[in-house]
Amino acid sequence: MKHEIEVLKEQYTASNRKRVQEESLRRKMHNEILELKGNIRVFCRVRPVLTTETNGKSTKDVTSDIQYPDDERKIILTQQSTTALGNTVPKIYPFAFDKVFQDNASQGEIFEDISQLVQSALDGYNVCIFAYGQTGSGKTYTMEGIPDDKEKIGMIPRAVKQIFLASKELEEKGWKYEMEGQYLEIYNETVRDLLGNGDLSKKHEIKHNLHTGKTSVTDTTVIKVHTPEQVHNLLKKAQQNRAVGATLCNERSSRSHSVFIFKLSGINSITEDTCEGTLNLIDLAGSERLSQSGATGDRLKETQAINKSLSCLSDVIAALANKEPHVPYRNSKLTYLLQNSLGGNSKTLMFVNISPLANNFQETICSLRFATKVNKCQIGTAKRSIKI
Ligand SMILES: Nc1ncnc2c1ncn2[C@@H]1O[C@H](COP(=O)(O)OP(=O)(O)OP(=O)(O)O)[C@@H](O)[C@H]1O
Repeated sequence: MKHEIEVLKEQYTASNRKRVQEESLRRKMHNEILELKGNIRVFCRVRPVLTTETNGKSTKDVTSDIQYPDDERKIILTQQSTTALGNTVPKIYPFAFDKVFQDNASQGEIFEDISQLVQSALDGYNVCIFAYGQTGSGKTYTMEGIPDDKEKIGMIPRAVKQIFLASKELEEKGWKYEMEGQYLEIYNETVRDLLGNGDLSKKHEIKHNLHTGKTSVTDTTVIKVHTPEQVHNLLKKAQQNRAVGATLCNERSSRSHSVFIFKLSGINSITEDTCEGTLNLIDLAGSERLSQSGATGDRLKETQAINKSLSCLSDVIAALANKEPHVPYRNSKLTYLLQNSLGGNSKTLMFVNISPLANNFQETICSLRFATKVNKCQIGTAKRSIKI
């Protein structure tokens, strides 16, 4: 009996060791797969026409001519234009991204494609997922979705749910995670705490610790979370605070960037390994061009601040992709806040959300051009060019 117990004990220890080794291998391979896909990826999502947008006309009459060639990566917009001689000719605008989601794509389908990135945050990487697009193009729908509708909940609650499920599974392999959430808003280049008491006058400063590589924002609320329900409450509070800002400052929500920061620190009791990853989910401010917005006064200032920070974001991504010695993180609050999560070993995904409406055609083309610029950045990364 004693001998058998010893043998079983040995077998148990050996199989535990093997499981831990397999977990390390999974982490390594998972990361290699993502690096091969590219550390900067762009997904395009077209939203459907809303019933309120047809004004009694057929959907076809109010939408742009959008075609989807069959490889899921391309989107072609066509506009009829009149030549100097008065002839009507089609002007074709083709674009290609890592993936294009048509207007009937469900939240679930979209999440499937980003769930690997969420896993990376648990494995100790910094991940940024952005939603870019003009006001009303579906950024908030993509990120937050409809909270009380299971089918329509967005990427943030889905990511949180996956993190809790995956961290539970990793417990068997010795991992224990601590998680904390923070929700910030950047409006007119000032940071506001969406989990605070709603005091808009409080000043917050972004600080980077050079030794630990950690970022903190002074005087902001960081909430330790143990269950998805706690995160749900945290998101609700942020939404309420955003809504308060919106009534005070004229649709402030679409004029500000909102950044949900979820920090995950893991420690393995078997191997004594530790890991720290951050998942940043960012709903960017509406990208309308200045000339189109017809803005004056405060509104003009807002639009200028938005344009500046969005172009800083693309400059930072381009500098990282080109491996430039200087990356201009400091040029905007958003890039400065995300400094440690953009670049290095981090992973970035950008959704370019577009409206299908013919009235929005010019803005749609501008958004697709911006996204193309971001998408081109990955071509230069060494890992992407490896042939398999
Ligand atoms: N994929 C979708 N399916 C169904 N409805 C959608 C979809 N995307 C967006 N909508 C709806 O379109 C409207 C505008 O979307 P949303 O508020 O997400 O835009 P936004 O880009 O976040 O705008 P803002 O910049 O003003 O915050 C909302 O009523 C939203 O519910």
